[in-house]
Order: sequence, then structure tokens, then C-alpha cells
Amino acid sequence: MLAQRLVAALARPAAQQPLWPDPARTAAVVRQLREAAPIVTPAETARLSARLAAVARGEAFLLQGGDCAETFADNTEPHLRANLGLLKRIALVLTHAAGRPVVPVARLAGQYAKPRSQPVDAQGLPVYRGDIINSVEPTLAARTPDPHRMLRAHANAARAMAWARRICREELADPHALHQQNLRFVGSSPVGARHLRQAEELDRSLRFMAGLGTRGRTAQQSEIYVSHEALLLDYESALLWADTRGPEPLFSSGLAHFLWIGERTRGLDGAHIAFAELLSNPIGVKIGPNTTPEQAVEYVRRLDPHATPGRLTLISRMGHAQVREVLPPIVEKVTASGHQVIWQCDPMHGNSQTSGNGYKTRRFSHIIEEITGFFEVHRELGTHPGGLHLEATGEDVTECLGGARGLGEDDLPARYRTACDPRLNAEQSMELAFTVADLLAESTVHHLERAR
Ligand SMILES: O=C[C@H](O)[C@H](O)COP(=O)(O)O
Ligand SMILES: C=C(OP(=O)(O)O)C(=O)O
Repeated sequence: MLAQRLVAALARPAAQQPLWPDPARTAAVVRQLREAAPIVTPAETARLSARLAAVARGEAFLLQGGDCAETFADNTEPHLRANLGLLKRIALVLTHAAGRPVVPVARLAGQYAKPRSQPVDAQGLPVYRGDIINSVEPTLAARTPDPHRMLRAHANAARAMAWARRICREELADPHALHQQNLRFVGSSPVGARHLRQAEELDRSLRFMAGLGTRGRTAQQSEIYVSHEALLLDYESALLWADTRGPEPLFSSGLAHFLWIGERTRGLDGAHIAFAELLSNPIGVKIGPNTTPEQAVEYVRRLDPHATPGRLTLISRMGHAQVREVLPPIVEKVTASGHQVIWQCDPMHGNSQTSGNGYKTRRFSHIIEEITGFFEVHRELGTHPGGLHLEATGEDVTECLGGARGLGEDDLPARYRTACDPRLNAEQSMELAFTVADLLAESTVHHLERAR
């Protein structure tokens, strides 16, 4: 029955899929993938579901982030350490500000497929669709979709997951060490003085905990969950466990704990939403500025049929100029439906622009403005601003404009390394973290006042 539903889901129109040149070879690769080892376990995914239920109830915060596009070349321990370290450092600042747990979900171990606006690039070549499909190198041969890349993606994801588990357990579980790195940011950033008070308060809290005899190295501190966009359906549908623990039999993805459906593939009649309906994993749906409140309620109805808190995350990416106008009626209508979704802000994808010198970029001030608008909307409506979804790296790239160092267009070429969209660098990310910390602290106060 479930297998038949899967066949029916995949028979629906699927946007953004590659035209594999040799279907027989693709089928052979998919058969091989079905035999491959899973990247994550259902028990881990169930643990994330429980953590996300707390987020949906307003008792925790979801922090998701990482590269726009993972690449095979950058799948190295140092790169993962930098990105995971950044995620954990941001999480520490936000945990302290919110006085609530932060659930860390990396864009990692599978974020290899990219939806694109145009099928061809400026040179007339097939566009780069992520390392799982073709190569970024600008030649016709390299851009031709190659199904064998799905096997390479799986092997890379398995390696990344093993590293991520080890790095988070052995290197990033000590809040004191993370805090020391954050203090270095505060000491060296041109806007560090602005964040000194927050850093000192965190310092005091950590010393207080040490006084109580705990360094805070808990199992929760070393946890990490992974996520990616469920875009390439040949890959996503190849590794599924049967999951009979819930109210109806479903599949649990063996490829990631959390999967999201992107803005370009969220059509209600399409294969991606139908596929997501068959998963027991927590699911995200990106909602852009054209989303209507009625559509949002339909996602809730289809993807959260049993009204499970945190099962669905609605990831708004409206753009800084539209968030205050477009988001409120959506939040109101979904709230009235009685479902407890997670409201997450992706301040990246609605704020992309092309610089005068031809780089795809984003302005730091626009990113902050969208997050501020998101918090304002939820404060106004009395709902929980439950999470943040960032494209960010712990490396010192020059891809987004602005921030404390005032990165300008002329700075972009120096270290513009992304394979797709521009990421915040480590310093811009920490500046954002301290800014969001203030917003979160405020929202916690309002939450407590309302609860009284
Ligand atoms: O990461 C996201 C998408 O792949 C991206 O925003 C689409 O980018 P494009 O407009 O450059 O194709
Ligand atoms: C493509 C992405 O986002 P969106 O679907 O919101 O454009 C992404 O998060 O990588």
C-alpha cells in the first residue's frame, strides 16, 4: 500500500529534475543506491521530532544553517569543523539569550542538489544543479547530468555524517571552549563593544554553572541533526525505512533527519509535496512572498494530518521589504487551523541581488531587516518566532555585502567561493547571532508576560 502510494507520488509532475541522458544507467544507479547504507537512523530522527515538538510549543528554538550547496571538494574535516563550530557558537549565544534550548540542524551530509531559476547559464551551458547532478565547471561535458554522481553524493554524505558526529561529540560539546571563541569575536569585531554586555552575562552564567560543578558538557550539547532540500527524487526515494510507529505506516528517510521542500518545487499538485506526505520525518516547506494563506493551510492539512506539534516547519523567505505585509495573514490563518507548526525565518533567499560587478550577493542589513520583521510579526500576533535558517560558513569568505567590516562590492572577488548562493562569513554570522539574541531575549520576556 505504502509502496503504491510512493509510485503514485513519484508519477506526479516533478519540477527541477535533471534530464539524465541514459535512463537505463540511471535505473542501475538507483538500484545500487537502494542497497547502500543509510546515513541517519530512525531513532535519531524520532529524537529530532521530539525536540521540534518543543520548538512548536514555544519551549525551544530551531537553528538551521550551513552551505548553500555542499560540494564534494569541500567535504573535508576542516570545512565541516568550521561550519559546525559556527552553528554551535551561534546556538550557544541564542540558548543563553532565549533561556531555552536551541536545536541545531546543519545543512549537511546531503545538501548537494540545487533548484535553479534558469535551465541555462549566461554562456548558454546547462546550469549547475549541484554536485549530485553535474559539475560547476563550465563545459558541456561537465554540465551534462551524470547519475553516477548520486553514488558519490551518498558516499560523501556518509563520510560527512561520520565526521559531524565525531566533531560534535569530541570537539564542540564544551560550551566554555565555544564561548572563548565568541569572546575572540567580540574582542576583534569593529562592533564587538556593542555585544560586550551579552558576552559578559554569558561568561557569568558559565562561571555560575562551573560553581555548581557542571561544565555543561551534556549529551544535548553534542547533538547534531542534518538536513537538506528533498529535491532530487531519484535519490530521495532510494533510501527509505518503513516506519510503523505512528498513527499510519510511513517511510522514514535514511538520508537525513529533516528534509525540506523548496520554493520552486512546493506545487500542491506536484511530486515533491506528495513525496513529503509519505515521510514520518519532520518536514519543512519554504514559503516565498507569493504564498497565500489558503496555500499555507493546505500544506498544513496535507503534511500534518495528525496535528503533531513540530511535524511541519513553515520556512518563510519573503524578503526584507515584504515580510511584515505577507507573513501576518499566513500566520493568522494557520494558527486558526489549530496546528502547531514551527515558524522559521530564512532571511537569505528573499534578499538575493546581483552586485554592480556581477556577483550574486545579499546585503547584511537586508538579512537583519527580514529577521527583525519576522520577530515583529510574531510579537504582534502572539506566536512563537521558532527558528532561523541561514546560509553561512565558518570560513572567511567574501560573499555577502555589509556587516561590521562594511564589505563592499569591490571586496566580493577576494574570497567568493560558494558554488551557488552567497553565504554569511563567520564574522557576519556572529554579528547576526548577537543581534538575534537581543530579539530572542525580548520575545522570551513577552512570552513569559503573556503566560502570566
Ligand atoms: O540556493 C538556492 C537556489 O538554488 C538559488 O537561489 C537559485 O538560484 P538562481 O536564481 O541563481 O538559479
Ligand atoms: C533553494 C533554497 O531555498 P528556496 O527554495 O527558498 O529558494 C535553499 O534553501 O537552498
